[in-house]
Amino acid sequence: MMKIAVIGSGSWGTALAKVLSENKHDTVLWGRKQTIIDEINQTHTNEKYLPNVSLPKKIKATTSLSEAVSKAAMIILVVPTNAMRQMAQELNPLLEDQAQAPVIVHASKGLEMNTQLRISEVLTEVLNKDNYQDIVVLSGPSHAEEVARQDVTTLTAASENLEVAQVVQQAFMNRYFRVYTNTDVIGVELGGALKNIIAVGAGIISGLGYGDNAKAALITRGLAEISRLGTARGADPLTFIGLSGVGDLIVTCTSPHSRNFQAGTLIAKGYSRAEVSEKMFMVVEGILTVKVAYELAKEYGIDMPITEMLYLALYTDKKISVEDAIESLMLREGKQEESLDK
Ligand SMILES: NC(=O)C1=CN([C@@H]2O[C@H](COP(=O)(O)OP(=O)(O)OC[C@H]3O[C@@H](n4cnc5c(N)ncnc54)[C@H](O)[C@@H]3O)[C@@H](O)[C@H]2O)C=CC1
Ligand SMILES: O=C(CO)COP(=O)(O)O
Repeated sequence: MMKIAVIGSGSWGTALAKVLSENKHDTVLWGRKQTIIDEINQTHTNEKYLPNVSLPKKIKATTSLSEAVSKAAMIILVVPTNAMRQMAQELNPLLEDQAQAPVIVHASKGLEMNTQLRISEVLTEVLNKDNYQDIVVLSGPSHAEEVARQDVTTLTAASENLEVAQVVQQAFMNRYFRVYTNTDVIGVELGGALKNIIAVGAGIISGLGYGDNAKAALITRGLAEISRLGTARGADPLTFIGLSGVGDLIVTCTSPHSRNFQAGTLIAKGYSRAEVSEKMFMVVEGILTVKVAYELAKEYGIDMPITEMLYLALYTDKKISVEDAIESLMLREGKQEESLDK
């Protein structure tokens, strides 16, 4: 058993801290809002981010980053993607003083705006390599609400260093939380980030009243464009038929828990990007990732028609309606389906 710091007390950070504490690790949960930290310590709940869940009394919550990470063997970063760089900058000097270099894990899903970097690339850029062991990505189909009620969940821990991925696997594994390992960090991170775009699309078609055929089409053709961009960026294509690819795509496109799906249903009602962000107090990564993915697709010359339509609808003043976007996707030039030999 070891000391593990979870950085980010939103829904996913709180659910992961619960798993680790139930696995008897000495778990410290860091958050920036004093009221939420006090609630976790005093009533062992986090009603705003994880309602109706009793947390283990042993989880210690704090707003002090140095207290959270001091002597931690593992540090798990679970803040929104665009807060990750700043978080790493605050963390970096604190790692200098550690007697033993910790394993760094992140469990967030997105691509950094402006730099287009994956989260592990941001962490590598900011953190001093002498002061941590390796970076591991934890990803897969895992809604916090279901993990918190101990529903069976499977994830992937990915690192170029398999042994360190195995350390993370062992820390989390229990009867309801099964972790596989993977060495394809690029594929695991891109699968997790890009599926959020398709989930926004799934929310839109559901909100507009389209049926199951449309949803299956969106998921399947969404996976095709995720794989195209992913392989162009160096991912193993097989990763996209694993947990962090199609697994996460299915859960996010079909679950009412998904914030990306919920955001899509609001877009279908006519709300603008800004109005959706305001209405959803929790992070909706897909709305930001769609811009980064659109730019990457242009840069690499990759066909990503669903991403492009969502980008045009959300980010330009072309005033393309969702109905027009769907018609344009359906009526564009006929294509051949992908096959393994091309
Ligand atoms: N909720 C879920 O079921 C899952 C979420 N994720 C990913 O985990 C990441 C975090 O998501 P959630 O915990 O669900 O989000 P959330 O919206 O529930 O909570 C976000 C947390 O980050 C904090 N935060 C926001 N801006 C910050 C900043 N600048 N610096 C420090 N902290 C900041 C907020 O105060 C809040 O505690 C996202 O990338 C999400 O895609 C991954 C798997 C499951
Ligand atoms: O990544 C997730 C589940 O695996 C959570 O998705 P949402 O952010 O859409 O809720």
